[in-house]
Amino acid sequence: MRLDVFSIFPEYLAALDLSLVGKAAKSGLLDVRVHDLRDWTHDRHRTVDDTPSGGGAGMVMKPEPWGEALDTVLPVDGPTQPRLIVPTPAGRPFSQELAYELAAEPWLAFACGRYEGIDARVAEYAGERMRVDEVSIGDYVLNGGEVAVLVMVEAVARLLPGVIGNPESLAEESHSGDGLLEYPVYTKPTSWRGHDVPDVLLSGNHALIAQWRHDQAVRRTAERRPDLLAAWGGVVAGKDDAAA
Ligand SMILES: COC(=O)COc1cccc(COC(=O)c2cn[nH]c2)c1
Repeated sequence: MRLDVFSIFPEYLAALDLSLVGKAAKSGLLDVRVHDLRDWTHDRHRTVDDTPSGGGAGMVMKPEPWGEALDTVLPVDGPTQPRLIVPTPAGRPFSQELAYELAAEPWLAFACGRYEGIDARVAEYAGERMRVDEVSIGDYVLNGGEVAVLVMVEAVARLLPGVIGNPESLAEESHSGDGLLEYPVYTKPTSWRGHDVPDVLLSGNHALIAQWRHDQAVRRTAERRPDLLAAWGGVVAGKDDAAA
């Protein structure tokens, strides 16, 4: 997979050189290219922003640098085009499902907004030749898209075959498709500062352990994410209502 990231703070994306994503990049599974948007400015101050049309507080990212950057890096008449992801509080929610969808793409590009946002015509223009998705990683506001890109790239890269050590560990994660949160995990020592590993996990009875883990996942989901439980309950009711 090829990944292009456009930002006025390219050093923010240095974290992509670390750990999982860094390893994937070195092993050739990922081809990560970070671009400084200011490389496509032509004035002495390397200006990327201007006042909002219609007034209002803050500044808006000018369309010209973005247009030139996208045209240079994502060639207009190229045989293939990337899927462009723009992190924004106003976007569609990022999810594990979307992470799987993006992991199937051969080429992703990320546009990091700053200030009050990117001139809306940039997404319109790019949308004329590539798929553009404005995506939110949560209902809060960051100062820029860089952190959101790190979140999404990590969530996507770890799904790529060969990136994560043990693919089985993907199966039982929270949001991994059964609609429940992950159960609590333990390791040695069996007793630690007066807190013990639940006996069932030491029993060697794998059916009992699986049942306990499922029950814990349901309890935890009910406590912390009743919204997910409703959806999960719906699925079971639909599938097994004869047995219910
Ligand atoms: C068309 O898109 C844009 O103009 C994007 O512009 C901005 C402006 C400020 C901050 C951000 C970063 O995204 C978030 O804050 C965010 C994403 N998810 N949850 C919070 C992006």
